[in-house]
Amino acid sequence: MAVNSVRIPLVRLDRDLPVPSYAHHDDAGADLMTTVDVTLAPGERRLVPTGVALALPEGYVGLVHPRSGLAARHGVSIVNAPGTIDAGYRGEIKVLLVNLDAHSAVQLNRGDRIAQLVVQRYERADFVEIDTLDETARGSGGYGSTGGFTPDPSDHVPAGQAAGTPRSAQ
Ligand SMILES: O=c1ccn([C@H]2C[C@H](O)[C@@H](COP(=O)(O)OP(=O)(O)OP(=O)(O)O)O2)c(=O)[nH]1
Ligand SMILES: [Mg+2]
Repeated sequence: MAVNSVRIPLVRLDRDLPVPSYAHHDDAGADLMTTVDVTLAPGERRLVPTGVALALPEGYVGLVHPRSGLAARHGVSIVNAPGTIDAGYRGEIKVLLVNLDAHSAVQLNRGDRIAQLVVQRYERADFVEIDTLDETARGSGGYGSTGGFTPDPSDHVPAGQAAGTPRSAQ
């Protein structure tokens, strides 16, 4: 079944870079590029400009997702992944990149694809306060509950302190 498309007005703030595009016709994310050269040391983050601004229609949101290739090859991710581009935002889309590699710096050059923009429809919540919620099979279970794990409040690790022995994934 064909995917619907929605017309989104876009301004290129940097006319020497192409309009973001989808690598394949059925990709969910359109690749965003950096307009600047950036070097990220291990652990370093940087707000990186993409040279594009949008006018998303009301009822749509842009989500800025990391690219798995950059993540796998260099440990590069996005601090606030996925970044939220509000429909009313008219400024330049920027990407808060972080180098999560513990040892190697990464060099990104102007024009490199650094993130992908997924445009989605969203619903606005009309929050209605009540006293008690209905019962469900899951209830308040989470954080690995389906693997038999119960979170321990003492798991909290104050910022800046090393975590303890790693546990296996559930
Ligand atoms: O990765 C991102 C995230 C956000 N934005 C822009 C578009 C978005 O509409 C605006 C505000 O983002 P958000 O609501 O996430 O930030 P905030 O910290 O809540 O700031 P504000 O008080 O401006 O909403 O910043 C980006 O360009 N890139
Ligand atoms: Mg906000």
